[in-house]
Amino acid sequence: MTTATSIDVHELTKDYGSVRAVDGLTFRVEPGRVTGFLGPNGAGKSTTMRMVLGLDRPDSGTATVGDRPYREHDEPLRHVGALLDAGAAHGARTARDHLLCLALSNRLPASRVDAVLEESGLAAAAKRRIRTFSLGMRQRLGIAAALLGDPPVLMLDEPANGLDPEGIIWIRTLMKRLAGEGRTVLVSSHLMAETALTADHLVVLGRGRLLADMSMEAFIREHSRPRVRVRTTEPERLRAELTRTGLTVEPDGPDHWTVDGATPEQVGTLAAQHGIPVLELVDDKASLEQAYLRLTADEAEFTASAPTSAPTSEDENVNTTKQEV
Ligand SMILES: Nc1ncnc2c1ncn2[C@@H]1O[C@H](COP(=O)(O)OP(=O)(O)OP(=O)(O)O)[C@@H](O)[C@H]1O
Repeated sequence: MTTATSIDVHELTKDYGSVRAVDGLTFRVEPGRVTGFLGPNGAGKSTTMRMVLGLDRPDSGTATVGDRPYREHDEPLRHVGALLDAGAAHGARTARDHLLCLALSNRLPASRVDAVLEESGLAAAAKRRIRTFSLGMRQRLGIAAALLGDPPVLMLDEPANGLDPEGIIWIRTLMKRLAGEGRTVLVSSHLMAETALTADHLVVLGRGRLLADMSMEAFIREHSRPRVRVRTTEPERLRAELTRTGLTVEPDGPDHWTVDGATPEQVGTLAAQHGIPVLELVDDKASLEQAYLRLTADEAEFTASAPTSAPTSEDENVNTTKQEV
């Protein structure tokens, strides 16, 4: 059932010339949780968000916020706050003037401008021209604009882009708080470790199609193999027993084995049956990044020509540069 603040995408399709950017997409973003919007470059995330905001017209299907298309909301900033292209602000204006213009056109009080400048950490830079802003400051300004109408629905396209570590913690905390207040929060990101810390639910696209729409926990469980680390006083005997049951066992430090495709229950029970003392038994849960790469391995349109093995580094303090087309 559509709620007053859900985002509903139904059979949405969009072609750009011969490129099908979005292909029969159906999903709902529910209030009260942070929904991560994931997918390889060119998967259709931004196009979908633009269609939800009425900035692009679908070839077929519908995108609504609450019970109606975005354009049919009076004073839309009071309903939906969006960050799509942080570079879109007029460079000659000051941050405060930029927000004031937005506020006036949506009949919002000027007090909201000061509130969001404060919230986004830009109060001290309020009188500076936007053209002098760094990437991270522009990003903060874009987020401030999204918050201006105190909206029940937020759509943020790569909000952590360009933010410093303090900024990343700020946006993470902010999104959780907004969802905790019962708002609908849809956030696209390529930062898997950050998404793992922020999102409760995931919508994953590949080549314009829906690949997954499920809780974070279910996504990781469904798209990874179980793995267990075990330490014992009798490593050779345990390895022999595990191998006999068809499991793959790899050494992982002194007296440690990693057992692929096994649960702690399986390994613990087997060890007990053979009277092998277990000193440590750890459920080696897959990361979101591993699960995501597994699901999208065949869906990435743009991949490096000589890929190394799948990266598992969670070092994500990298600025991803978004190219608006
Ligand atoms: N204005 C446009 N004109 C032509 N093609 C477009 C336009 N906008 C998007 N596309 C194409 O549509 C497809 C989806 O692009 P989109 O920007 O929605 O993907 P995305 O998932 O947001 O990607 P990224 O993660 O790189 O931001 C891509 O093939 C892209 O080249």
